[in-house]
Amino acid sequence: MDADVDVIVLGAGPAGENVAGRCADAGLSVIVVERELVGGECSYWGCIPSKTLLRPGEVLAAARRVPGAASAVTGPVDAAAAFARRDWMVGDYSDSSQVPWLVDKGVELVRGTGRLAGPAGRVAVTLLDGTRRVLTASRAVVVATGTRATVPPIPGLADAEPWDNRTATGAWKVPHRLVVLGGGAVGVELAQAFRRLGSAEVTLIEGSPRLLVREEEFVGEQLRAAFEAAGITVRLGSRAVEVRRARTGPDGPAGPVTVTVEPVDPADPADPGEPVERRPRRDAVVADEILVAVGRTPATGDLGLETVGLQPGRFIEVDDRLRAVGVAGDWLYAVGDVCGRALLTHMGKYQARLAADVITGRRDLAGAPVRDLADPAAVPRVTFTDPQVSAVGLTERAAREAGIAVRAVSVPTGSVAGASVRGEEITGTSKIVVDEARRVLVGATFTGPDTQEMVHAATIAIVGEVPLERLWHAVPSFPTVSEVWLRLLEVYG
Ligand SMILES: Cc1cc2nc3c(=O)[nH]c(=O)nc-3n(C[C@H](O)[C@H](O)[C@H](O)COP(=O)(O)OP(=O)(O)OC[C@H]3O[C@@H](n4cnc5c(N)ncnc54)[C@H](O)[C@@H]3O)c2cc1C
Ligand SMILES: NC(=O)c1ccc[n+]([C@@H]2O[C@H](COP(=O)([O-])OP(=O)(O)OC[C@H]3O[C@@H](n4cnc5c(N)ncnc54)[C@H](O)[C@@H]3O)[C@@H](O)[C@H]2O)c1
Repeated sequence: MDADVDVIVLGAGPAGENVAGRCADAGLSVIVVERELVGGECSYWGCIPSKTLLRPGEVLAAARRVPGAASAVTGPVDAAAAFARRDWMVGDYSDSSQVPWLVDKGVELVRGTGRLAGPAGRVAVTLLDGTRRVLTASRAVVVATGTRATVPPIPGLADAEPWDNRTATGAWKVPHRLVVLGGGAVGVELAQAFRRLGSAEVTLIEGSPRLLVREEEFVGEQLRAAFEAAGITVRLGSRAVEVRRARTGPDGPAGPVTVTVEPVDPADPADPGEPVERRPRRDAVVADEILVAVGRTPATGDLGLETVGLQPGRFIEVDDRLRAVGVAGDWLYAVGDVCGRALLTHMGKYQARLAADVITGRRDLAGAPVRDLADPAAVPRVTFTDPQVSAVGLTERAAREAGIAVRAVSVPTGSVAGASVRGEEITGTSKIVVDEARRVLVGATFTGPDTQEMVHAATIAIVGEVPLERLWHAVPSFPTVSEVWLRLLEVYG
């Protein structure tokens, strides 16, 4: 029997859209199946609304650092205007502006829930009206179904109407008191966003000893110091063990939520150097809302993975050509969050471009099939807090653990004239990690305001394996913050 199309893509988030678009550009016929909105988590409940809600506070903080501008900042962030701007940025939760991009490329959009259905290339779709349609692809099926927020099995949590990234980024009110569970990227960004939007009390509870624990150690320390200076309570090495939402009756309105907090490891003696108020302890925090930001669960629980020999509910492991490991015939691919490599929009889009190139048989300059070179060695990541955290590649610790003999050097981000021109109290650290054998960068981290635009230079240096001797001739403009590159190379010697 003839197949319906060359390629079927499940999920039209950033990864799914891009694999579909690139396959269509190469002349293949493509169907993309989407059960919610074209654009996915990033456009409506992730990157875009969170950055939009952070931006007003960031601009006011930047102005307050500049004598001459600071005195003009006479009021707080206008939360209602910020929420209205958020609604505009997410297209009022309609994908009508995103669908034409797919249509223009000739991609057919099928609205419904897709499921793998046995033999290679077969997908069953439950359409929005409940009817069922079976589709077949002759070349490939690409899974790009993303993730959703993980809700851990903490007693009482699920019944306490917790916020997740969707509720928080879609909020129309600023809770007076907010508890944030998890100090990863979602937790730190949204804790700061709500504090600056006007929450009087924000308490962040993180199980690890640091915020953003996978970054360089100074990152977590600087972020904690900035948060505490801004009135956010940071409780590290702590976990919620029980959550209770007060109610005025069986159907009455929800009251405050009480979160019982404990040290992660009560047997672990508190660091005597740590001030008493910062040491993990058992007590209760009362708040109006609790935001759960402890990680992501892949949307593979009901995807028919068992019909192709894979285990449901897990990330789909892929090889460096984005083909699902353990599935014969090279027809099943996974890109974006669902493959678990790097849960970032730009990496999902990169994987999507690569998968499309593999499917269409594109070759690299040496004539070999294209493959993923960026995961995990050159993944750029920006956390849009103040101070911003902008990093790429390996941390010093990760490089050493990978057996690379490295030397790392750091300079204060505020040590160059470009930083002083931007304002007072520009703090932060810039650090490079150098593979001593090859004399090339394997990692870089920049903290400080507006470092987001500095990380791509480091990405190019890492991916291009530019020798340090050559980097010396890449002259940063004066007076820019990029002059930290010059300082770093001088310190390196
Ligand atoms: C609060 C927050 C802020 C973030 N900020 C950033 C940021 O600043 N920068 C960054 O790079 N990343 C950020 N991320 C991460 C980013 O959102 C994800 O990496 C990105 O959305 C992943 O894209 P994806 O296409 O793989 O999956 P998704 O965006 O999750 O899209 C998957 C799509 O598949 C659909 N789908 C699922 N199952 C099915 C099915 N069975 N049938 C049909 N359709 C299905 C879903 O409806 C969805 O539209 C953030 C995440 C959060 C939660
Ligand atoms: N600016 C950005 O690029 C951006 C912003 C937001 C999210 N993201 C992406 O989304 C992904 C998911 O973010 P996330 O923050 O949900 O997950 P995460 O894995 O980055 O962080 C979760 C944090 O929660 C902690 N944690 C887990 N269980 C806990 C518990 N019971 N109590 C207290 N702490 C607990 C973990 O130690 C960890 O620090 C990130 O990996 C990132 O790739 C990116």
